[in-house]
Amino acid sequence: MMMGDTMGTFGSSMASLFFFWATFQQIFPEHLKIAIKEFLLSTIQQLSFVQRFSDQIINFFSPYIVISFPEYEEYRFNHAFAAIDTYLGAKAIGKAHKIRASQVKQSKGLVLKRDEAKVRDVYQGVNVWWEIVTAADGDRTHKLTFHRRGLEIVTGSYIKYVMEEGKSIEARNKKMKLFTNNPSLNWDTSKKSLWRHIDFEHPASFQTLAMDPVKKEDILNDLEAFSNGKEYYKKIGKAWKRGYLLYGPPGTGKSTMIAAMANHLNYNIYDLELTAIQNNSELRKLLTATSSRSIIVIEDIDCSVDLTGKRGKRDGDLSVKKDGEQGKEDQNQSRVTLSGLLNFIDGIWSACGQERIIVFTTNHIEKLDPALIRRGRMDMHIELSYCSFEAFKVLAKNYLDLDSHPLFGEIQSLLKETKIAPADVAEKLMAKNHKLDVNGSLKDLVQSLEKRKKHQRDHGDDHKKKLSGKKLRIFRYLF
Ligand SMILES: Nc1ncnc2c1ncn2[C@@H]1O[C@H](COP(=O)(O)OP(=O)(O)OP(=O)(O)O)[C@@H](O)[C@H]1O
Ligand SMILES: [Mg+2]
Repeated sequence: MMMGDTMGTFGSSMASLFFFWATFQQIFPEHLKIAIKEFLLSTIQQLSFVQRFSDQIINFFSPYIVISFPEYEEYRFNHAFAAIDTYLGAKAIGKAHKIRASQVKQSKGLVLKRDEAKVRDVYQGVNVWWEIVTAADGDRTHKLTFHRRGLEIVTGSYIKYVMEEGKSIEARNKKMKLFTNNPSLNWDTSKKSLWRHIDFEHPASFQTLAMDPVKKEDILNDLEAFSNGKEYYKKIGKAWKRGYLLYGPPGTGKSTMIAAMANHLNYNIYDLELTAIQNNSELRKLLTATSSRSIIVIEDIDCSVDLTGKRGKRDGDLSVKKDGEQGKEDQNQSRVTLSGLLNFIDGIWSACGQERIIVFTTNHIEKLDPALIRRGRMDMHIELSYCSFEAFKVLAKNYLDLDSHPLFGEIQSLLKETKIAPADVAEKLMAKNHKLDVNGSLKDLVQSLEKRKKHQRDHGDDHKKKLSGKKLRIFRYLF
């Protein structure tokens, strides 16, 4: 019954509307209908003009200034918008009522962000208000409102401060990537085709790295000084880059240290395989396609480039060549040369970007051309050596959660006389079938050390032979 009533009312309203429309069509002649429509349209336009005019009057007399930061500027993404978004998101979480949570890295905890449309901020005594406004087409804009009095502080330093803070928070939370170079056969016109990447989630850290604690501290201080050195490098007029040469026998933690460096600084890794590169010009292309805040790694540098090749005429010429000249030269050479590599470290690389670390690793430092590793190119030479007792203690803590044990004394004196790589010690300490057998593992290690000691006494030092063999390149930083 109720349903019938509603349907009846709806039907009669539709009928009256139709009747009104039909009468309007019949009664008014065509020219009158057009005139009415035009009158209605111009009234609407006048109203919006009045509104705009009144807005302008209010703005003129208002003591407040508004600066807009749109998400897109002429179809291009506005990075300032993203930095502001991150800055505001991270601001005063404790006071926020709405919080957005996300996990950007599996190994790291949740990232909490303030999720409110309006945020008040105070900078050097100036109050500012941020508001995010969404237009009808979905485009978003951050609006910054402040009193005229604060104009100098806001435009002079506050906006710069917000950008820098936002970018550094973004950098801390970003997901790291491990890049490897594609063979040049697979390159197309896009820069993206030069490198392929996967997410980098290696668990290595300086805390778990087994090495001399004083040396470790030195390296950490050096990395810190580098990553905070933007102003310093600018002041002394040098490109913001640093080179590390890691050398030592197989399995002593060179690749592990690179992973720990990347984790510590939150940098991407570019694992440059020189043997997949045809010539120096390809090397240059690859390099200019790397991003800032990254570690460029050339593993086993002694195996990757012909270091015995004469640098000849090009010896002193470390400048960047013009494309044509370089092209002709490259046709005559099929591989990356030492001089190409030196060009890369000094000339092109310095000019092509900021905040980059380059790491070379080798098992045979004595084979390297002194020009390649002289200070200034490789700023710090780091030796990773056989397992000392100090390094063993770090491994025992990592693998067995052990600070001391009756067998430690015996292990200490055996380590003094035996050369064993941390990788081999780690293997002995690793829990068998996931069962922690502290005594069994330590006894295994003692036996293995005794065997090695005897072997090394009888046969001399044969460590030059690879113990662990090379892992597949892509897996170096994965396990
Ligand atoms: N100093 C170390 N501290 C902690 N773990 C280590 C250390 N050295 C080696 N390991 C362990 O041994 C494994 C192999 O080490 P890594 O690949 O870093 O050696 P490498 O020096 O790069 O050897 P290679 O010269 O053969 O490339 C690592 O996965 C790590 O678990
Ligand atoms: Mg290695």
